[in-house]
Amino acid sequence: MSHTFDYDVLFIGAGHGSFDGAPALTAAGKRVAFVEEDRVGGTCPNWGCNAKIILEAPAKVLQTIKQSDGVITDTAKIDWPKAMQRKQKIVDGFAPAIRAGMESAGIDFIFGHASFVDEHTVAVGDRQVTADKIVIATGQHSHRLAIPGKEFLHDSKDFLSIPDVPGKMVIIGAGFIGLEAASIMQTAGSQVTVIMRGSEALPAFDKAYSDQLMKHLAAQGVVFIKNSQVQSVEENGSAYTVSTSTGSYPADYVLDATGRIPNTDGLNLDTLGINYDEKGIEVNEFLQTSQPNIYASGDVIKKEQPKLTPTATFESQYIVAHILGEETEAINYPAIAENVFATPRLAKAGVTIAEAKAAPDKYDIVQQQVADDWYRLVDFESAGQRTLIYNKNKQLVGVIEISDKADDVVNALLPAIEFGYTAEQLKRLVTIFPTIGYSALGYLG
Ligand SMILES: Cc1cc2nc3c(=O)[nH]c(=O)nc-3n(C[C@H](O)[C@H](O)[C@H](O)COP(=O)(O)OP(=O)(O)OC[C@H]3O[C@@H](n4cnc5c(N)ncnc54)[C@H](O)[C@@H]3O)c2cc1C
Ligand SMILES: NC(=O)c1ccc[n+]([C@@H]2O[C@H](COP(=O)([O-])OP(=O)(O)OC[C@H]3O[C@@H](n4cnc5c(N)ncnc54)[C@H](O)[C@@H]3O)[C@@H](O)[C@H]2O)c1
Repeated sequence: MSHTFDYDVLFIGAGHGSFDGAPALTAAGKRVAFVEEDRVGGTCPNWGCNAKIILEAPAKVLQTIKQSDGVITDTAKIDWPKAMQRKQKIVDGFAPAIRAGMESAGIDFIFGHASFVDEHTVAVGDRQVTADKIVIATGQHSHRLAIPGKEFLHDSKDFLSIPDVPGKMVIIGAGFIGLEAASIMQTAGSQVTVIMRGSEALPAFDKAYSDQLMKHLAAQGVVFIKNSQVQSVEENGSAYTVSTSTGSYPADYVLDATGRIPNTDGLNLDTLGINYDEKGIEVNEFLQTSQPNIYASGDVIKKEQPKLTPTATFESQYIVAHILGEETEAINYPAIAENVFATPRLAKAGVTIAEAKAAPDKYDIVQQQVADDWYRLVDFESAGQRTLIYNKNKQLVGVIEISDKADDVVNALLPAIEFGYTAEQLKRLVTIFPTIGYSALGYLG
């Protein structure tokens, strides 16, 4: 690469869409920098997955106790301010650790907002930085409803720092963030109401399964209001009223969980002719934008694949291999596992039930009730249903499960889905007994 540029590769954004791949560049002798306008590590460690799971952990324990039929006395309570302190203490370690890891790999950091000057130049404040290749990995931000009283709405970033458990919480939207927040806060002691503009939650999942998740959360006390259009939020003293087409709902805290929008504003993409819209930046099969030296990685890409951390990791590693010339083929995404971190969990990977039903000549669908599996009873599980999809060679190609350990089950089955192992081959696995992995693989035969 030419040394007329300051860097060989410049990443805009220092989240998983950048930092998982970048060290392989410096290991290969490339000069690399990140531009970051906020905390190193981006959404997932600071305001997403990691922050969320640290707060969810005590809620899951408490919910399991509630499911223990009195085997463990139901007097436990979450000390929310302590749970929040613990979350913050763990989270505060991530950004410095990621930065130190990158710097020890020889990567420079430039702090500030990046915007393009031309296809090889990025302005950060008064400084101009040039690079041969540039990777846009700017992620997404929360969508905000444009309604009267929008200033009283909180987004997921605020929610993950909520100082105490509100008596009444209204959540607008029944997607990943809405249902995970509902599960955590209802268990922690809030009375949660979820307002849905339609009647279906989590469109990425089969409706029969997302309906079951809502049914379980409703049994825990969450109230779902379907087909309701939010009109306004009014402040009444220290509380709020959320007015909708179906009625008014009192709240001490209102979470707007109506989706996320790619961070494309302020990058000056129009001057470079880079194509993008409200779903993200358009890329080709090599993750290059319409300017071939400029790639996009992670959540900011317009794509069919789920916008998740492991997808961003996969993309950053692909882009780095493509830049190094080690990868010349089009990106070939593996089966991507998805999970809603509620109790119970809802997880899936591979071919969906709808896809299998649409092609009966290619797929067989097997339904399994797993709630009565003795090992799940041991663990005080409350729910358990799974659908397995096989191809005509009897290879597992898809799974969806609702259960308290659906995330672990789908992870355990993922190698079979990705690499096409047959039930016969899986019989060679002598796994640890009794565990959920043993149980999951045992049901495949
Ligand atoms: C509440 C929540 C929970 C989640 N839970 C999960 C989960 O459990 N599992 C999972 O797999 N995924 C989860 N996700 C999704 C996951 O966080 C994202 O898929 C992942 O963070 C995407 O990484 P990224 O690098 O593409 O973007 P980000 O992590 O968002 O990083 C983008 C970075 O770019 C910076 N930036 C933006 N614009 C500029 C600019 N112009 N100049 C300089 N810097 C800029 C931002 O400050 C940010 O640091 C969750 C998301 C949220 C919001
Ligand atoms: N466990 C995980 O992996 C996890 C957790 C959280 C977030 N995420 C990622 O973050 C993304 C964003 O999550 P999210 O929950 O913000 O988005 P989402 O797309 O999952 O859900 C948004 C919900 O808001 C609803 N909605 C939109 N406009 C509305 C309106 N005007 N009134 C009422 N409801 C409205 C939608 O119908 C949808 O149900 C996810 O798609 C996922 O990629 C992943």
